[in-house]
Amino acid sequence: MSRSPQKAPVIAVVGPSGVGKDSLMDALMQRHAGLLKQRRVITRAPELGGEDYEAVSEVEFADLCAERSFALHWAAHGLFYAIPQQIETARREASGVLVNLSRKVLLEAQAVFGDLVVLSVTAKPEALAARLSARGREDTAEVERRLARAGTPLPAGLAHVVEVDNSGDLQTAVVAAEAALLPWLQPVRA
Ligand SMILES: Nc1ncnc2c1ncn2[C@@H]1O[C@H](COP(=O)(O)OP(=O)(O)O)[C@@H](O)[C@H]1O
Ligand SMILES: O=P(O)(O)OC[C@H]1O[C@H](OP(=O)(O)OP(=O)(O)O)[C@H](O)[C@@H]1O
Repeated sequence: MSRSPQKAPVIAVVGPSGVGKDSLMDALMQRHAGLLKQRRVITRAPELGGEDYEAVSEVEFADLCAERSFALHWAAHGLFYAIPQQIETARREASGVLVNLSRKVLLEAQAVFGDLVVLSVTAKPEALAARLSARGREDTAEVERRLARAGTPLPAGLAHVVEVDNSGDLQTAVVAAEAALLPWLQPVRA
């Protein structure tokens, strides 16, 4: 991997709804002090909870896009998502920057960020369905729509992909993910 000694890799955490992306990112940050999670800008109502995100209207989102405030943005689930340019500041401070991306923007992310490692999280379909219903953030129709996307493949041409199965105990997946990512993490300067 051609790596700038000053900047940490972007670690794109991807996979179907309910697979455990947010859970894994939060647990990885607790285990590995140098890891940061990039806060996203989303046109999702603020009261829906889950991850810590900046909630904006679609008009505000369009204005921020026009002002080139985003390093990357995409549409999914009837929402708009963006990664602010601020991620480049986080990359100078962290050993790795975790970010929840759509599988469909990974090649663009690889071009934009250069140093991209994809953490592809998988789980058995029955686990996805049970978790989405337990999470309770989406209604039944939306859960069905998200489960229908579960099998979306990763694009060809990604330089670095590690896969973790989160069908079982979360802690087991966290330990496996940390071990798989360690070789890519920058030492954090004292
Ligand atoms: N290994 C696991 N075992 C049981 N429940 C899990 C596991 N991983 C995540 N969950 C739960 O499943 C739901 C979806 O997890 P989440 O991290 O929000 O997934 P994603 O961000 O991929 O949509 C949450 O309620 C979470 O607590
Ligand atoms: O194209 P896909 O790879 O299927 O991803 C679709 C969307 O799902 C995730 O968002 P979010 O975390 O809001 O949804 P989730 O909790 O259901 O995964 C991801 O960040 C994308 O925005």
